[in-house]
Amino acid sequence: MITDQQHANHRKNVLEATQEIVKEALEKLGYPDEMYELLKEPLRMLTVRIPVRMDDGSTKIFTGYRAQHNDAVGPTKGGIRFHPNVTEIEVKALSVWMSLKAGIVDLPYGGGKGGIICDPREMSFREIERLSRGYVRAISQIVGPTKDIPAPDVFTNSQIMAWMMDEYSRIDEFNSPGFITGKPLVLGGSHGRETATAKGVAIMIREAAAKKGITLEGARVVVQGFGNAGSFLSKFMHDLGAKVIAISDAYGALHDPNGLDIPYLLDRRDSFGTVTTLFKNTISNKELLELECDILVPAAIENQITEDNAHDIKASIVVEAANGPTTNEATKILAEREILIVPDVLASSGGVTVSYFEWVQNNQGYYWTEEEVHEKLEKVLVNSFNQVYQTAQTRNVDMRLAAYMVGVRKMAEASRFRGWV
Ligand SMILES: NC(=O)C1=CN([C@@H]2O[C@H](COP(=O)(O)OP(=O)(O)OC[C@H]3O[C@@H](n4cnc5c(N)ncnc54)[C@H](O)[C@@H]3O)[C@@H](O)[C@H]2O)C=CC1
Ligand SMILES: O=C(O)CCC(=O)C(=O)O
Repeated sequence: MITDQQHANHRKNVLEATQEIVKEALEKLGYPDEMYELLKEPLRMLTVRIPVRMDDGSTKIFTGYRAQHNDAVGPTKGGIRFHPNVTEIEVKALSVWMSLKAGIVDLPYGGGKGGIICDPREMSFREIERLSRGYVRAISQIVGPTKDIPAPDVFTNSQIMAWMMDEYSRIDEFNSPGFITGKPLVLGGSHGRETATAKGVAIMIREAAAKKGITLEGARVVVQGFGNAGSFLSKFMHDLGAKVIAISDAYGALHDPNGLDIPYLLDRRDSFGTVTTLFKNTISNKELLELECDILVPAAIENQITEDNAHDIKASIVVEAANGPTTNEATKILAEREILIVPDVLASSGGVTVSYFEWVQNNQGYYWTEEEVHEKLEKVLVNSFNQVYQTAQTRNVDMRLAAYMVGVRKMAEASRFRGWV
């Protein structure tokens, strides 16, 4: 018998998996092979080694990455991840996904992404600050408000963005709020950025549910991950009258078929999105994914829905708040089973959209109200959902391929006009 681990060992890595769909999308759009050769990898990939003085006086050397996928449309943009499982391959794939997101929501950006191999849950506040500042010093030559604009991702937050902005402003000898987004409001952050990814996912759920004839009031929702994306999404679903019956974090999952007390859990989670450790009756992340429900939202890490469990998913709609939670093989299985997938590059694009709004506000020095941000976000995302959904219908392709076709077009056209291909 082949075990899940053996399957995982044979699985394409996340970059190969995304390249496969980029290739198919470009072929469907009629671009030559050279375009695929250009877009299959980031244009630039910087690996840095960051020495950090730890609180006990020792020095630890961390490895970090910054990938810039394609800057034909404009500066590259994308978050920075602090996680023990960060790899060069993962950061490259994440940068490709950022280009696709920017294309889908029509932002004047290409995709970038950064990551540091570390576990901030086991570091002190000051160690995290020194690591954040060290990373900015190490990548400072290739980033900047008109080159590459970072933002938060897994296990990074507005405090880390603030340290990074401060460090960059010292190097640049200029106050540079537009260097990074996801900042605290008092440092030029935007209203609505903290909840933007979740707000966007909630909009996608509403649109997808309407297509499937599902009423959100009373709908059973399962959310994997209780960090920035998962916890606020759970709150939005709870406020809309849906029943959030399960949530999880890196340590396990909580399940109550009658609906969890989301405001209580939100109040008790820590800054890394951990809450299940406070409870005894937990289930596993694997069990959570296979629960009977209407809407499943993976909002944690990659490769959660695979060919091993895709047949056991019981949801009618899967909305991917996380980047890369479903393998290509699993996407095919879910599509055959007529489960509607709203793919990551569409579903999680609310975050980068409000990051773009933040950058625009920083550039103009004039700030919008929360209502203005939400109104603009709503328009962009509904339009993007409809474009992808219609492409899937008219071209008879699954939602992921449709999203890639919409997402890759602007970048390919910009590369062609620039004479790169
Ligand atoms: N924060 C943002 O604006 C955006 C985030 N995303 C994606 O959403 C996903 C979650 O990101 P955030 O909520 O920002 O991160 P976060 O750091 O706020 O929370 C991460 C959550 O995932 C859980 N987690 C970590 N490792 C896990 C594992 N091995 N198994 C199960 N759960 C695990 C953590 O316990 C935590 O609950 C990621 O894929 C990220 O790339 C996508 C777009 C924007
Ligand atoms: O807000 C941003 O600029 C990027 C967010 C991000 O990293 C993502 O969408 O995966």
